[in-house]
Amino acid sequence: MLPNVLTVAGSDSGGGAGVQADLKTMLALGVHGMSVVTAVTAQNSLGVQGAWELPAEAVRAQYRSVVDDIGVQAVKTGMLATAPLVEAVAELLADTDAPVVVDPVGVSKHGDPLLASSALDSVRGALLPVATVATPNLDEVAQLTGVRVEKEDDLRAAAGALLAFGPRWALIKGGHLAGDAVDLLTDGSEEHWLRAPRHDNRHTHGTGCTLASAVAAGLAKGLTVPQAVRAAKEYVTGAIAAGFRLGAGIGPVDHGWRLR
Ligand SMILES: Nc1ncnc2c1ncn2[C@@H]1O[C@H](COP(=O)(O)OP(=O)(O)OP(=O)(O)O)[C@@H](O)[C@H]1O
Ligand SMILES: Cc1ncc(CO)c(N)n1
Repeated sequence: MLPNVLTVAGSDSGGGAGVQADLKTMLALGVHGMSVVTAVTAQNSLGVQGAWELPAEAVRAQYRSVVDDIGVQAVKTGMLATAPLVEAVAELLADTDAPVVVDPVGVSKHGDPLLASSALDSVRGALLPVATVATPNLDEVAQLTGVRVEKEDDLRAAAGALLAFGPRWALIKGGHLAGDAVDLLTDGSEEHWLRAPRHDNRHTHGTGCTLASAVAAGLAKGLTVPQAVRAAKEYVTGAIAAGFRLGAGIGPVDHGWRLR
């Protein structure tokens, strides 16, 4: 039987990020992907043209439908848009035994807001405490903790500040630094540095969603957190190397690179 993995995230009409990226990643990594849609974005390679969140009731109902009948072996969260949705999702996840990967999505690659600033306190106080792994990029960790990362060494301080909010593991993504693409995974005692060559490819839409979903897929298959993160890093690095032009702006990573 395939492990079941659930994404709780926003829809990206362009297919490169959000729920669409998550489900493609899950297919590519051999798990059964399911979705709780939190918001719908009108989005393409040029940016986000509009965003509409669902009522918390609709999010809760989708979650119950999936969990009560089908069951989940891992959950990933992405765009949650507003404080009421963050609170509703955190409350649902507080009750699950499945590992939870929280990608605290703040803004899109083009700088469009995907989370209300009024929701940051709920992310800190309700969502991060239920995370098995939290995977912020540098902007997100700065917003959540106040720690600005300018060089690789600063990743340690950012991770420490994030862990203070309660996730079991912090995976700080240094993808926006110059040089190699270096991420730090730590639980406060173990440190795992993940290093990959930077691909000089502008078509990187969806990297963060893809990495977090791949971590969830690995956890659902029974890997440990460090094993799942290493496997996910390899997968996303290959997907970035194969990223392709789509539309006039930033194209998506290639979720199917391993299947070809
Ligand atoms: N040009 C690149 N070459 C290789 N790896 C990269 C590159 N850019 C990012 N990465 C890696 O991709 C993963 C995702 O990191 P990134 O910082 O891009 O996430 P993100 O900003 O949340 O993505 P997005 O919001 O666009 O979905 C990390 O493992 C990072 O190191
Ligand atoms: C719906 C959605 N979720 C996440 C991201 C992060 O890149 C995005 N651009 N769109």
